[in-house]
Amino acid sequence: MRLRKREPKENIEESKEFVKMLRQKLSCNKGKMPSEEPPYKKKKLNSQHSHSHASQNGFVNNYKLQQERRRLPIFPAKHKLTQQIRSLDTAIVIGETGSGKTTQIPQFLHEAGVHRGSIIAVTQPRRVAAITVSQRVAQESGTLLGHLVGYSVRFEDVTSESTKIKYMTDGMLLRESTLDPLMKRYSIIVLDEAHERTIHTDVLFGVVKKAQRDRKKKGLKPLKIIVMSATMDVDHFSNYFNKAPVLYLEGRQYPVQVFYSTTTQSDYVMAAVVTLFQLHRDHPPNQDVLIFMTGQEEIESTVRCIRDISKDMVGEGPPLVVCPLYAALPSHLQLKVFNKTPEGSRKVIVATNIAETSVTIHGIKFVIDTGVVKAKLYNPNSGLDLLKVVRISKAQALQRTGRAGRESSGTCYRIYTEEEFDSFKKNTVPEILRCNLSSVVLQLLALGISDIVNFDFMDKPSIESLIGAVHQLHSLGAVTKEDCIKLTPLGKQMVSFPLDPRLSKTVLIAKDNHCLEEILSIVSMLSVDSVMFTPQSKREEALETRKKFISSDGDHVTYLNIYRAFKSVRGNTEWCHENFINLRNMRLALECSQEMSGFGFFMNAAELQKEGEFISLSSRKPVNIHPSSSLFMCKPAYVIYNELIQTTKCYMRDLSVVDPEWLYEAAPHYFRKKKPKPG
Ligand SMILES: Nc1ncnc2c1ncn2[C@@H]1O[C@H](COP(=O)(O)OP(=O)(O)OP(=O)(O)O)[C@@H](O)[C@H]1O
Repeated sequence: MRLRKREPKENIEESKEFVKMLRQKLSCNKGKMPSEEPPYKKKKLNSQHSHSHASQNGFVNNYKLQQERRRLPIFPAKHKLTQQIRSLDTAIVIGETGSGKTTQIPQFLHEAGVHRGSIIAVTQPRRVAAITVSQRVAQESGTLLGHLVGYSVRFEDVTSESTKIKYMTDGMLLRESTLDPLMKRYSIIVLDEAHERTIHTDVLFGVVKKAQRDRKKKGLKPLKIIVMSATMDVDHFSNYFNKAPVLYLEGRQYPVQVFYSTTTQSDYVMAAVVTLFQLHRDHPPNQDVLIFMTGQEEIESTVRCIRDISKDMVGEGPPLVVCPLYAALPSHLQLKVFNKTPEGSRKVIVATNIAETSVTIHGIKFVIDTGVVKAKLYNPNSGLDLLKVVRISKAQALQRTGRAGRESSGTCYRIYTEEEFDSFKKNTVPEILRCNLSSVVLQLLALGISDIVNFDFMDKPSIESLIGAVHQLHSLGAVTKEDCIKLTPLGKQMVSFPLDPRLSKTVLIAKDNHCLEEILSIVSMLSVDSVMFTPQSKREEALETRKKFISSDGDHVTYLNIYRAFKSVRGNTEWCHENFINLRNMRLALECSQEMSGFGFFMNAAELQKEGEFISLSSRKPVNIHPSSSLFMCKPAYVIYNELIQTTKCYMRDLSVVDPEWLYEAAPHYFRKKKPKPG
């Protein structure tokens, strides 16, 4: 589980300065198209199909949808593809973004009866993709969502007895597999967007391969595996899946022109905003723009900046509707970006890589790709996960470009030079090679796989990372390391939580420490997307209103205060509205707390040094309090934190003040070695 922090950094002065610079820059470039002069140069034109797109006006017009389906590049291959997949145990399918893999292949297989009455599972790396794609496929099949076609993501299961095509996050399927390692409910498992190589997808590769083999051995119904992507190292995948045949789909749906920056951009945010306004001045309304940025704070400040500038540009282009899109945004606001643009305006979506794969956003004609992403990196020596802004891979760049050609031809502006692009890695480094593996190891042990080192990983993580994960689980009391690595009774309990093992342990020992209610409340608040809602227009008012919840003990107690206040008013909608609290996420937190029943964060502790700096107790490296924390201006002697992120400095997020005695009590074996110096 990834924990996130919520409030965007307040940086008004910086933002004003930025707007000023931008205005100057824009006034120099007035009237010039990015494509007409530097900083962009045209690269390539992918031209194949060209036809107009039927408007749906919010109605499900099945005739039009069927026409659209028929025009997809995959459609002519329907019969052949279905026959090939029918005859294979495993197939690797590769086809351009937008060719129709995700939406059509499961329908083809269902229509032809290849699923033999059982369920076809289609995994997606992100929940927003699982939800929106299933909505689309339900529409196309003329059924209500949750009937023939449904989805399952954490805390939301929209399926029924009659569901035969089930879109789900890879994490959900992995969790199901711990209860049923043979995955008997499914006849076909489609692992979509395989190039993303999320940690869950990588573990699933091994788990579904094993399920397929074991079902064959036991004489059970066969399990068909389909691995799909637009961009992947096909040989590597084919070899891993016992030399599975690769099926190539021809054709891209709409052409997308790609422009590169002619010079290296030192400030990609500035370059993206300048590009946006240049486009905006010269293009008609209803041609929308999708900008890729790295994270919530950057997105929120960019959104503010675009809104500020647009106020000064009345009359120079259509009105702008600017929407942020990132994982911590409440789901209903995430889904809002998929709505049609109001007539005569232009929608600008500033998104993280959650908009990168599978999704189709109505109206997007232009993509501005900054070429960067926030990725999790793990240092096995320090045992720490860091979130760091890194260059995307070529595969990711291609996916981003593809978002501009979903409904008609489009254009992608890359805020980097062609030479820089050439230096990008071909494929994304699998998450499993760069993340803390304690959850993975716990899950594999729960599946009865104790020989972790020899597990059939497509790309084996380093022995150090695996050993590091086992050590961490051992420190948490989840495993024994005698003859072989085995789950302890506590470890077995930990598996049942959809949480990071440190949080699971926290919950499990809370009871003995007589603080179960408090811990469950805090953990559930940390497990859902942001519960604080800060509309741009009422930012000051929202922060002022929520001040009453802030605790000098830190963010965890602040969450507890909100949780208790919410419960005391029995989840009153009006109360949430008045206090700028997100009702839906609060309800999810309540559900989460009900679903679950000591402090595992002892490893995430930091100590204040004489010089006024903090150092992490596990790595002995300098760390800083994140500006978004309520403890930002304080200097407590010891703190614990949920997450470290590396931007300009290494920041701790979601902090609480802690008494060092509690750290020794929680994990004496751990702190014996690294006893903090007193004073
Ligand atoms: N939610 C949606 N609303 C409107 N059109 C959609 C939607 N989802 C898909 N489409 C249309 O169907 C086409 C095919 O989408 P699909 O996701 O099946 O392609 P894909 O080959 O899997 O692409 P990718 O690799 O990018 O996921 C899109 O280009 C778009 O025109």
